[in-house]
This record gives sequence, structure tokens and C-alpha cells, in this order.
Amino acid sequence: MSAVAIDIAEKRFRATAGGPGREVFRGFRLDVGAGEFVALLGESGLGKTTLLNIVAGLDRDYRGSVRFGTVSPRLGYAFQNPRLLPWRTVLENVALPLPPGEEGRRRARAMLGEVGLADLADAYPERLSLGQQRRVALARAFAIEPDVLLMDEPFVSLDEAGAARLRDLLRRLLAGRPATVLFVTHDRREAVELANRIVVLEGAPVRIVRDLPLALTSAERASSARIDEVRRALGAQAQG
Ligand SMILES: Nc1ncnc2c1ncn2[C@@H]1O[C@H](COP(=O)(O)OP(=O)(O)OP(=O)(O)O)[C@@H](O)[C@H]1O
Repeated sequence: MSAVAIDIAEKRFRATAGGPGREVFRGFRLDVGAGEFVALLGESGLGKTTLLNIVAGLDRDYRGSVRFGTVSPRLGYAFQNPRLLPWRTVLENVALPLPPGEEGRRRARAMLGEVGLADLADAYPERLSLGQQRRVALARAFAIEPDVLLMDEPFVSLDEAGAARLRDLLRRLLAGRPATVLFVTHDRREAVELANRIVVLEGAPVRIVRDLPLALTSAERASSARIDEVRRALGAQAQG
């Protein structure tokens, strides 16, 4: 049984005074197996965020269904923008999805330690660099020990070294707490380094044009030559 079975018969945004209506999905299906790390690649404005929002249950205005392999799965969501609450401390931001009280704060503190930000627990988000804010967002997404983790370009706008450090961190976090991951990116290198399945999307409406399983060893993932080879194999459809 799939961990996530997505079946979107139709999703459209209605026309508003500011713009035309748009059909984003029609007859779209994607099944994700338990423990898979699926990278979703596709052009800007295609519908990738909309897809994650539908899976997360944040957007219910569509025809179709999203089914999960477990009853009441825990969903973690790392948004494109870290979306930290500026009036809450770093610790309070990580504790947000946890039950209130001392146990939640203890878990949030432990997560902050795992992402290397224990020292900043009492700071406010405005003091943090973008890379640190993204670490906090990761800590918050992992704090609930998610069964399914949705990630929307979580490392965009960082320099290459910063993004590489966060990719390492994500791998370490997942090694400790395996989850099924849907990871949106524009970056083929990032997809090849992280994923064990790459799904290339085109549209509109969104359709799957490549669905590539990747069984790379960690040594192969660290090899630029091997990564370039897979990037080429992905073809011209994917950017990055
Ligand atoms: N609330 C909304 N109302 C109307 N149109 C919307 C709304 N949200 C998204 N859209 C439109 O739906 C399409 C898909 O948007 P979405 O944000 O899902 O794309 P995306 O693939 O995630 O893009 P990017 O890679 O740039 O983040 C876009 O054309 C967008 O303008």
C-alpha cells in the first residue's frame, strides 16, 4: 500500500478581478511508497506548491482524493519561506506543533540541538540568517516526528555551501527518523543528491513526463560525475 496516494481529478483557480482562471490539475495521479524520497521537478508557476498544499489538507478546493497508508498520519511541512512567527522565540516556533507544556519544550529544545541551534533558543527570528531560519523550519517540521514530510524548495536562496550543509543535515535527520518525503525543487543536482525517485512535471495541466527511480549509493551521490550523468539522463525537461 502507498504511503500517499494522490488522485486529483480537477483543480482550478477561479478567475479573479486581478487575473484569469487557471486549470492546474486534471486527471493527475501520483502514488508514493512508504519511505520514498520523491523529488518533484518542474517549472515555476506549474502547480508544485498547490500539490503540496492539497496533500497537506491546506487546500481542499479540488475534486479528487489524497489517501494515506496510515490512519491519522503525522504531516510535517517545510514551506518555501521559513514562515517563523516573529513575535515568538526560536524555541517557541519549534514547539508550535507540539502539545503545550514542559514535554513539548523539552522536545523542541532537543530538536534545536540536532539542527545546531541550541544557543539561539531564546532569540527572535529577526536575529537569524536565512540559513538559520531554514534550520529552525526543519527543526519544527521534524519535531512532530512526521510520517510524511512535505518540503517546498526548503533550501532555495542559500549559497551553494549553505545549501549543501542543509542537505547534509536533512539526510542526518531522516536517517534518525525515516519519513516519506515529497520534496519540491528546481535544482536537478539537489534532486539527484537527495532523492530515491525523481518525478519531472510539465503542464498545464500538470502531468508527469519522467518518473525515475534512483538507487545511488552514498558514494555515488557524493560524486559530481555520477550526479552530472543522472542530471543529463533527466533530459531537457527539468531545469537546474
Ligand atoms: N490562490 C490562488 N489564486 C489564483 N491562482 C493561484 C493561486 N495560487 C496559485 N495560483 C496559480 O496557480 C499556478 C500554480 O501555482 P503554484 O504556486 O502551485 O506553482 P509552483 O509550481 O509551486 O511555482 P514556483 O515553483 O514558482 O513556486 C500559478 O499559475 C499560480 O499563479
